[in-house]
Amino acid sequence: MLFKVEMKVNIPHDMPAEVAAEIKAREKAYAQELQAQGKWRHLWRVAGSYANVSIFDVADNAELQDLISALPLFPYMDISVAPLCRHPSSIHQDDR
Ligand SMILES: O=C(O)CC1=CCC(=O)O1
Repeated sequence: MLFKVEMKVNIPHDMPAEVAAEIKAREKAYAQELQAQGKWRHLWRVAGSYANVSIFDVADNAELQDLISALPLFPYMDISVAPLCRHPSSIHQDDR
């Protein structure tokens, strides 16, 4: 199942820089692991914002919840999720 996930990062201004850097490093490693597994299909920066738009390819809602809630930045993000389905005009065979 495909989901569009929008994440807006709100790191508290009083978080020490080294703590923020450590969380971001763990976030990057986790995100790259999920991309390598094919579960995090697209990861795009929203230009001009500390936010991303992502496409996840997971078995079901529960797996999406498990993956997203394990993000190191999860406590510091506003997240919105929308389920996706194939567009009838799409030419991409891996859309489903
Ligand atoms: O910087 C972001 O948009 C938050 C984030 C998600 C995956 C990652 O590596 O950073």
